[in-house]
Amino acid sequence: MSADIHAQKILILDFGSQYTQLIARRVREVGVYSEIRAFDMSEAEIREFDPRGVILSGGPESVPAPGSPRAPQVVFELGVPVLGICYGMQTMAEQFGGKVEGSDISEFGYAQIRQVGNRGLLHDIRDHYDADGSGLLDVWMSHGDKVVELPESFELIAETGSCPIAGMAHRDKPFFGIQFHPEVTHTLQGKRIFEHFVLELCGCQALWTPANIVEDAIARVRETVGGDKVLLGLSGGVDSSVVAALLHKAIGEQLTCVFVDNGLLRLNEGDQVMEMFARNMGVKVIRADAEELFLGKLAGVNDPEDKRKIIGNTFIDVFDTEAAKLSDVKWLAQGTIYPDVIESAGAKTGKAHVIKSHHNVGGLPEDMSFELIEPLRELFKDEVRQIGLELGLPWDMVFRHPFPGPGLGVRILGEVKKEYADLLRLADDIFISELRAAGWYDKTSQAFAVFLPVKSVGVVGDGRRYEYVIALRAVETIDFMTARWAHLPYEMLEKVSNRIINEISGVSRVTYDVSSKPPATIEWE
Ligand SMILES: Nc1ncnc2c1ncn2[C@@H]1O[C@H](COP(=O)(O)OP(=O)(O)OP(=O)(O)O)[C@@H](O)[C@H]1O
Ligand SMILES: O=c1[nH]c(=O)c2[nH+]cn([C@@H]3O[C@H](COP(=O)(O)O)[C@@H](O)[C@H]3O)c2[nH]1
Ligand SMILES: NC(=O)CC[C@H](N)C(=O)O
Ligand SMILES: [Mg+2]
Repeated sequence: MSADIHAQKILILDFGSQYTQLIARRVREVGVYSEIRAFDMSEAEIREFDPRGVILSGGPESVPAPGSPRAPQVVFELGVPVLGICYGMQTMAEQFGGKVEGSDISEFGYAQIRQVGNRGLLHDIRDHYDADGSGLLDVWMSHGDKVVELPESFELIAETGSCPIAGMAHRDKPFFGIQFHPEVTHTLQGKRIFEHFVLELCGCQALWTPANIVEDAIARVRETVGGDKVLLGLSGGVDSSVVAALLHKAIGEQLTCVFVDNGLLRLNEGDQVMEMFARNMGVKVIRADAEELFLGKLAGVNDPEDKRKIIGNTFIDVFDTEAAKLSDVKWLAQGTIYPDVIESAGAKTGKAHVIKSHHNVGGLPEDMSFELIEPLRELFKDEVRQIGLELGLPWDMVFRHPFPGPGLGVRILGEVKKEYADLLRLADDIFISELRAAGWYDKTSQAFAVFLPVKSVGVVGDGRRYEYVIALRAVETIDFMTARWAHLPYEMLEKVSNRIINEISGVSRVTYDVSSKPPATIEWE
């Protein structure tokens, strides 16, 4: 096997910023593996992690407030570079004897910083020059507090009119603090700043590439699984299809896939998935028809978290039943990816709030008879797509919109009924076909219809209609952690709305969801 791609890694200590995951993504884009952990990771764990560099994230707390979090002192004793971003810089300043003050005015958005000196982190990185030849950088800020006194051992590297200490560097050691956020794309030179930190200052090699990730994943799967049999929950979605390709390559005939028709799939989806796999992949796929089982268990259940847990558990029941039909299956494989883990707060960070329990993480039963194998558990969606292409999966499969495992179960608000699922399938199909016809499918990251179990009055052919409401949702996002509602053309929305109301008896009104994430989430439940 070639170089160990996990050997050189960056540790990101999370103080609770909304952007911590972006930091991890940026570091990986530069070609180096990174992991997010909670800021209060123990000294022993940090030493065992053995990072080549440490990044301290931003965070909502305030350094001058009593009891606010601090970086573990050990990170400054490892002999590796440390970069503090926003809160991370503020706590670093405080921990080295500088001073941080709160203020009533917060600075949020675009700012231009002026470089002071030309060494270290920002060396030769600039967007413009000012009249006296200093480098200027267009950056993005989001803070209220600021460092008002540098620690003695630090010197200034960046300033702005409103924030005189916008960047600092230790005089002798590779410790840096920046008040702005290099991880957001609004900071134009962000990528170069990370390259500088990770490759030059930390001395990492750029080994985290799709080809290496695939090679490493295959080797790890072979080592873990040995000669045992593996059952993969295959949905036909991007993640599990990539896992199928990966496992097929790694362990060939030891793999059997189970596709579960839970009654919460889209129109004709079951047949399409079976056909697609028969045609493209050469892997064994069993189809489990479990509509009645799922709908039976969901009857009378209204709470979204209860629904998710029931669906997660029922998936496992079905996998159990299918495994029992084969002999000695030891492993259950799933297409779990890093955001599933983080959003379900199953992450090692432990500091994130539970937003929703993804069925495949928080929804798993405790007494499961399988051991889990999740080869994509540390990858972001865009990395998963890259390795899908690397494995030779067709473009259409790799760039499909994601579809959540609980499916229409979280797109029918409240209690799930077959009648509702049937209406929603028709509406969703009209929306997606029109989106494709208008060339918008690939311009949006995810689009779907939602069933609202409320009735609204309409008039058709002089008659009164009192029927259900369908909401349409389409978003643009890169990481699915933040998203903007897609600005679809009115003409297209008009056509979709007319078709839904005219073609589906049972629906009298269509609305378009114009909420961003945050504060809304992508799915309605
Ligand atoms: N209908 C299904 N049958 C079998 N397994 C499923 C089904 N739906 C989801 N799963 C399992 O749950 C995992 C998580 O689902 P998720 O929707 O996040 O991933 P995906 O369907 O593989 O990809 P995508 O995010 O593109 O939809 C899947 O990777 C798969 O292992
Ligand atoms: O497999 C999944 N199981 C789940 O339980 C689940 N919940 C949300 N999603 C998908 O995750 C992305 C972010 O969704 P939210 O903004 O709704 O949290 C979106 O792409 C959602 O479709 C899920 N996927
Ligand atoms: N984005 C941040 O890290 C903010 C840090 C701190 N909460 C402040 O307001 O300055
Ligand atoms: Mg899916």
